[in-house]
Amino acid sequence: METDPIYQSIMESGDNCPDEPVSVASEDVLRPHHDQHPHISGLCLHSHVISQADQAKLMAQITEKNIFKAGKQNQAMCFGERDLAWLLWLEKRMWDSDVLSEPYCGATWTDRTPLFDQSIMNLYYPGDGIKPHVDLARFEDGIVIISLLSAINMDFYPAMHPVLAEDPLEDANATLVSGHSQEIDRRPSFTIRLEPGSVITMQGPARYEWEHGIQEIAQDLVGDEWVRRKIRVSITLRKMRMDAWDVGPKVFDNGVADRR
Ligand SMILES: O=C(O)CCC(=O)C(=O)O
Ligand SMILES: [Fe+2]
Repeated sequence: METDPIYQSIMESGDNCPDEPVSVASEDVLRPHHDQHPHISGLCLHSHVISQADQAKLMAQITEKNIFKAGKQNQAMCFGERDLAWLLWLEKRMWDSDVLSEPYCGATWTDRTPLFDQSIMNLYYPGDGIKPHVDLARFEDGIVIISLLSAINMDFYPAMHPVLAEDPLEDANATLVSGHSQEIDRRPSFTIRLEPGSVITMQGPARYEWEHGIQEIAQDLVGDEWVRRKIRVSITLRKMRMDAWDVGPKVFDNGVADRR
């Protein structure tokens, strides 16, 4: 366990008690702040949603479940409420801090039940990224990304192939990368800094008409300074379209996957 880089990163992240369940005790000291993007409709950055101590506790659970196979696997998927039980705390935290409230998120999707039934966890070492993409049509509108452990820049590009809410589901043999656009050099239109403990919500145009991605670089430009990346973990929460459950287990193979 001591050689697991994720575990070490938790240990270095300040006072934390990995043996205790996630608590909401630190809520009082947090002052959530909500910034609606001025140019990307439906994109909102919510800062100071999850305290450092609670991030450490969440990470301790991720480590305990060995979700990233001791850091050898950089992506893991969970489906259904059974796997997501321990993520319910996150949903409550987001409600309590107004992340899911109007005007940041629309009741058109926040009143659905369950709110989320699929999660993807991504592990980034310095230099790792994720190609610009629109999340696949198999997911409903209303997508949430939670950032843990360290900050990273996320870029936004007008979608080369926008997705429509009513688009047919992808081919049964499609892989997760099918939503990614071709590899050509494009300059992002906008970049936002995702601090640890922050959440972004994407709905409407932000979810369907914009690609989001993280460049494969070891340092990010922040103002006019280059800042070295550290280990980062993200949790993406989504809900599958009803018709997506019918296409068979091949596409929705539970367990771990790899972004590389
Ligand atoms: O890691 C992130 O912040 C982005 C993850 C993402 O875009 C995805 O899982 O579709
Ligand atoms: Fe995505």
